[in-house]
Amino acid sequence: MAGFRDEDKRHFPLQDIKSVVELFRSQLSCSVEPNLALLSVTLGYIENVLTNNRALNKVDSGANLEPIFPVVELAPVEALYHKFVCQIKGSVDLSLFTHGVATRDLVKKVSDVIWSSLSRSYHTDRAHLQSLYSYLTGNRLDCFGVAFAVVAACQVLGYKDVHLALSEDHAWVTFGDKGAETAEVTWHGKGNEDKRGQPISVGVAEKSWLYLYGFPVQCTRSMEVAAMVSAINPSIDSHTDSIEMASLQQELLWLLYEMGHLRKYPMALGNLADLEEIDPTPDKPPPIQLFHEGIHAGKVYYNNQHVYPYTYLGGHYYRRGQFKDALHCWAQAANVIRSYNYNREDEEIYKEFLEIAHELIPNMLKSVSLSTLQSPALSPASSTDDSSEKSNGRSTPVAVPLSPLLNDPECFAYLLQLYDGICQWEEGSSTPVLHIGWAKHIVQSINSFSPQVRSKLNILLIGDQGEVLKDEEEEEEEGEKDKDKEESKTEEKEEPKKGRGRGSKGSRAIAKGKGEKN
Ligand SMILES: FC(F)c1nnc(N2CCN(c3ncnc4sc(CC(F)(F)F)cc34)CC2)s1
Repeated sequence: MAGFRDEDKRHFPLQDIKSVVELFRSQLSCSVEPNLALLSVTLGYIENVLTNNRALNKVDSGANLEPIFPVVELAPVEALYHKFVCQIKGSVDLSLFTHGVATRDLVKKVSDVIWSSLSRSYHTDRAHLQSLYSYLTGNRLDCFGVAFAVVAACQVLGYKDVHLALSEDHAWVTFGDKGAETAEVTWHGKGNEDKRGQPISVGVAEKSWLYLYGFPVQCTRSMEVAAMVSAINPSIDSHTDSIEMASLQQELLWLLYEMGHLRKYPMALGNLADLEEIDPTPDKPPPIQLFHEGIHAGKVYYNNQHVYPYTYLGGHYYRRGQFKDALHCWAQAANVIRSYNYNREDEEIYKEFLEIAHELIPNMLKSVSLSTLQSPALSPASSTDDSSEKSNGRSTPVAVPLSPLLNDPECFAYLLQLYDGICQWEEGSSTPVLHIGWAKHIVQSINSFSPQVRSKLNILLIGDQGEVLKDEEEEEEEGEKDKDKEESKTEEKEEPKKGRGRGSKGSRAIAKGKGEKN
């Protein structure tokens, strides 16, 4: 595995975002596959400079604040790369392994080399532990970083078949003919024994969300570049992001998008959409389209088993106050999770649904009730009709109409679908999902809707092909109803509108640590 080629070297020293984008473009365009170790060291180096709040990233030259994008010389990057190559080639005696495709022993050996060189004890859920720069300068990696390092190391050893496999909260590798073999190479979560070296099959069989029913993102080399770019963490501290680092991530994601490398990567599309929501790039597709592409990819390539594509867009709608669309998205997210059994290692998605049910929906219901109370028609000063004053000298309470949302049977139906999906998720699971706190929120949310809406609910059965299933008795009943009542029935739409999103937070770091490294 050679280092930088001449056409890569000419981009150095990197002076600005554009030069980094051009380096990635040349690495992604040429016939030889992109060099994961070189690119990861480069990104980690820049992230380290831009997010270390040791030195402020700006020099206050009076008039304007000059952001300092680091000048990245070729020498330090290549030195770190060669350190990685020497360590990996020095630890793996290739004469013991067949050429051609990798074996389970080889993958386990490489995972052991990375694992044993990590420092004994560090907080693995800290930021900036995802790149080979962190590994080579600090011997520290988070769980995603270990899996990525194993793939980068196998690339250095010349194995083109070892690739990164990504679920929504875990990473492992595929290898062998047609990438048919799988192996754990890193840990997951807190307090779980790592299963390094084992195939993934058990996890899939347990129907746990963590393994996505056998529909993980299977990366190509270019998608592994997309994963390292998605893993960029621009945060300087819990309140501040480096604008330059976020902008570099955004421009690299656009490069990968335009080259077609995000087509099968819903979370990277969601990451880019989140960044675009914060700081839109002129003449680019809007966030809403990117979120939709993520959901479409989930349906086309992953049997619609991914949840995040839906919670990404629901959160986007929520932040824009489009609450009905948000509810619809979260109902569809629950429609995905219902097919899984809850497992102790599925905590991340549990927290996602908990935030939706216990924070976002209560906030939403509160805000629509408040806005109704404050609506001009109701405030006494502006009210034209003061009949209540005249009639009895005392103001009689004006009946407060419920907001359209709370009078909308479709919204009520979405709320029920959300909770029904979570309940079905729990059914047949080894670990309970719901507790009394959930019941409190379910009752509170349902009670927020008007009694009329709750009586109007008419649940139509939709078959797997999207056809409406109705039995005769219901047909007759329906006939009766139609005759004497024009009210619209709530119907479950055949093809529910796409889209979901995350809660109120912006984009989130790619990996969750596990607390103390044991
Ligand atoms: F749907 C919304 F709630 C979300 N908002 N941000 C979300 N993230 C942000 C970024 N993220 C990711 N973004 C790109 N690729 C990956 S691969 C992966 C699993 C693991 F870290 F490799 F173990 C996580 C992840 C994790 C999920 S979900």
